[in-house]
Amino acid sequence: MKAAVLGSGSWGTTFAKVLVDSGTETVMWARRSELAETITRRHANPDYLSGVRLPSGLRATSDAAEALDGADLVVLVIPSQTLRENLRGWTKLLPPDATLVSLMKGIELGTAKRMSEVISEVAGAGPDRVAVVSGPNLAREIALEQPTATVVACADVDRGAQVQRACTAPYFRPYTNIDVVGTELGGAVKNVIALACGMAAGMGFGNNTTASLITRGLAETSRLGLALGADPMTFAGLAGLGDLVATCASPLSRNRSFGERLGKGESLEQAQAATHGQVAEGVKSCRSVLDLAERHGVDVPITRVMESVCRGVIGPVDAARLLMSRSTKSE
Ligand SMILES: NC(=O)C1=CN([C@@H]2O[C@H](COP(=O)(O)OP(=O)(O)OC[C@H]3O[C@@H](n4cnc5c(N)ncnc54)[C@H](O)[C@@H]3O)[C@@H](O)[C@H]2O)C=CC1
Ligand SMILES: O=C(CO)COP(=O)(O)O
Repeated sequence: MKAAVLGSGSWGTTFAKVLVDSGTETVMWARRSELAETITRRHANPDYLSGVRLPSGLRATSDAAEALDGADLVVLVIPSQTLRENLRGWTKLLPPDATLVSLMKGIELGTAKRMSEVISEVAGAGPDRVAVVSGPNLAREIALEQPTATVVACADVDRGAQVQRACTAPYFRPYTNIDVVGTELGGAVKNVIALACGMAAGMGFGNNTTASLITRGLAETSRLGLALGADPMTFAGLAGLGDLVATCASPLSRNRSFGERLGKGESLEQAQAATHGQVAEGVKSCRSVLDLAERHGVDVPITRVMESVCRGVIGPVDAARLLMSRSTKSE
């Protein structure tokens, strides 16, 4: 089995390490040739995973054709809003029967499409050729080989099992699932809820607030998932509750950290600058998740409020007041 990992940020690099540690021959693609050189020769990616030693068998190149040559698995792991444009450039290079694997957790702005939908559309691949990996997977913890589990979702059971085999490492345990919609939705919406949890923490609120946001966040994710045809059980699993808990609680989360800065009174520009170029997907995906919900007539109050915050229309104090002054209802 040979894999190409397109994207050399924190998750792409970490997942490439998982693949190699699972016995899968892996080549990464990096935008910058200097970074590709550093990964191949120094077995490190200091820009995204400082202090982590990468496997000596892991190679990187800045030539996408070289990375994709003969790949059975093509792993896509770049910021969601850049997928369509990048994939257009890679389509001719994709091996015809390769499984296309999305590691991204976002919804496309404008179209409100999930990443697997964008992949199918741009690459002309049927949904059975597209898999999604999502779960409580904070990159640095995994790069340090701390045990975690994840979900590999694919409509085609055999392809799902192929991806599962390719990424089963001593510290990484993938479960298969056929619910691509629920798995992707869990990953995208939890980033928005993590922004809210971070903001609450930045305002000085404690665990009751976090738990309330996580639980009601899961309720709105499930409502939207049901409207889109997802399996409700997915939201009780690793790609739902699992990822929500990990991301909303961890200082490693870029989304949570972004929200925390806002809660402490920093501006959107200051919070953006503090990401040092790393992607906090929820800041943009809150708009596309809201679009998706509105198209399906689903109420997503936390997402709605966070979209107003991320557009700079309201601040953290108004956001909290708006959520707490909604009409009372049954759970
Ligand atoms: N970091 C994490 O713990 C996890 C991240 N994810 C998801 O994986 C995806 C990628 O995230 P990370 O690797 O963490 O992001 P990152 O910000 O660490 O790295 C992004 C990578 O994409 C590249 N990139 C940026 N703009 C680009 C463009 N216009 N065209 C091509 N490449 C571009 C960067 O050079 C970098 O290699 C996101 O959707 C994220 O939600 C999923 C699970 C865990
Ligand atoms: O998706 C993640 C953990 O599962 C990473 O979250 P952040 O993108 O907020 O860092």
